[in-house]
Amino acid sequence: MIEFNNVSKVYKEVKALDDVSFTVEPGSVTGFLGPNGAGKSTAMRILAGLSRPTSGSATVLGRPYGQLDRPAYRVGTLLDAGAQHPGRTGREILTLGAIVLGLPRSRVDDILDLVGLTARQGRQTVGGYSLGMRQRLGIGHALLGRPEALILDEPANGLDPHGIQWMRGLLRDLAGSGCSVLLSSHLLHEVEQVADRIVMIGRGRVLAQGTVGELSGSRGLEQAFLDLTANSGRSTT
Ligand SMILES: Nc1ncnc2c1ncn2[C@@H]1O[C@H](COP(=O)(O)OP(=O)(O)OP(=O)(O)O)[C@@H](O)[C@H]1O
Repeated sequence: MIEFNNVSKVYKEVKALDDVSFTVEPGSVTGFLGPNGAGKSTAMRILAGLSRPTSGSATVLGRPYGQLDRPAYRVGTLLDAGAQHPGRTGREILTLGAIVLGLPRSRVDDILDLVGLTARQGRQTVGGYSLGMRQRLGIGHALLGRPEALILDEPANGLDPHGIQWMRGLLRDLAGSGCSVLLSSHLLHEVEQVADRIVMIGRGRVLAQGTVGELSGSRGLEQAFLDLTANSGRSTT
């Protein structure tokens, strides 16, 4: 279970999150949608213990991330696929993660296989990876410890159609085994296909939440998004 309870986050001049509340049930995928600057990454960073809310609380598996026992086994995160060191190989990054978690090296091969990176790609440095390959590696890293909850910030960015189809199957399988999945994306068609529920935010506020069917109705998710967020873009000037 993932829970946001009245979470607000204020930076100096910006209210990035304003009284955000929603839950992600075990065994389900929730699509987290909103225009650029809506507050999605801020919310996910708070959930992953990388930033503190100004007020309210965000919990994963019943506790704030920072209070979980052995969190890397229980919560998988992919917040920035570009964050890995470009001079390390994919295999080295997964091996380091496996060592930290006390997992056998065989887990690295299993994960490379799971995310569709070949042995040769595993030996390449990440600096030479395409964005889609980095996403696959990042998803693999998040899955090393067989987590019960997954926090994925735009994991489908850069994936080709095969990759997107693969990720859809993977997330549905994980949800099928009881995982709570929170997924942000701008790929509305993709979210429509993979998510059970949608939370839509704009300018830090929850604009709507419900099942995909409830939000889309007959107009489809893209039109629902455009209607609901019509006045919710943040000024970039
Ligand atoms: N460290 C920070 N300091 C000041 N303002 C910040 C900081 N991080 C985010 N913000 C602001 O908070 C708001 C929400 O940003 P956030 O990155 O959470 O949006 P987002 O929904 O993830 O956007 P995108 O879809 O473009 O990734 C924006 O106005 C952003 O400028």
